Amino acid sequence: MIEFASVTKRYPDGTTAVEDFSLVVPSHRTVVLLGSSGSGKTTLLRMVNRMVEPTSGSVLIDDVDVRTLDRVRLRRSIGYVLQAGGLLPHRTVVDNIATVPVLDGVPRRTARTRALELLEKVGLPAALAQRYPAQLSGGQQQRVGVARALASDPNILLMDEPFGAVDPIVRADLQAELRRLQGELGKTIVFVTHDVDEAFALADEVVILRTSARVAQVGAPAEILAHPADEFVDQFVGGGTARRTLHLRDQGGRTVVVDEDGRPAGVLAP
Ligand SMILES: Nc1ncnc2c1ncn2[C@@H]1O[C@H](COP(=O)(O)OP(=O)(O)OP(=O)(O)O)[C@@H](O)[C@H]1O
Repeated sequence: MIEFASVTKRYPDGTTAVEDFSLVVPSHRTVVLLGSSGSGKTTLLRMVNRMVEPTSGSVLIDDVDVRTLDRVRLRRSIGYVLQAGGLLPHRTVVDNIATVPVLDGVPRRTARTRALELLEKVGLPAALAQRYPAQLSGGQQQRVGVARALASDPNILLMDEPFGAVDPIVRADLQAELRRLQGELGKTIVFVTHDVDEAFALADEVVILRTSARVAQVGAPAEILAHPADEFVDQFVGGGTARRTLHLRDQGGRTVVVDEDGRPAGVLAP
């Protein structure tokens, strides 16, 4: 469990990135922080592994204040996936994945064997193990990024717009893969995005943020869609709920689901 207890972050230039934010992220759940650019999502995420220290308030992991934990050990014990992949360009895929376990004292050979297993787990062929990051597609790099974050078998995964730089089809693939992995692994995931569809696709719980990480609404995707807390949330999740309001239409004996403009969104299961 991760708890943000009244955290505020003011950067030295006076920017209040986060103002009095409180949230409990239950263990084994995926919580998505959803907000526009600059709403403070990355700042919140980085408070968990102490890349950013709050100006006031605290972050607790399983009731322990992260400030009391050794920063390097804390960072290595938490998986972190970034938009740019964050892979080391001069190391092969297998060595990128094995980096943290080796730093933690796992013998290189053991770490490499485990890295190969992880490659398979994230849906990549073992043949890619000896390539360098630049020799992979963007989607493959992100998968390696996920494998690397899982390498030390952390309880917590922090994911900062990890699929932001790939095309929509690859992005949907990566989301599906993450859902499958999460079903298997049950990590505690905090996932940052500004993409509403991505948030709804992945989250057990979505936290919609205004500027300075002020919470507009917290809830399961269906709750938020059905009962947006206010106009801000309604606009944010749907551009007015109208965009997401679907209708049923008979199409030669099958029921087709159409959007507000009559465009087909899918077919109702018989
Ligand atoms: N090191 C810093 N110094 C000063 N201001 C900062 C710093 N880092 C972030 N900020 C500011 O804090 C606010 C929140 O930034 P943050 O990166 O947390 O937002 P975000 O929601 O993750 O944005 P994005 O989606 O664009 O990454 C922004 O106004 C940003 O300009």
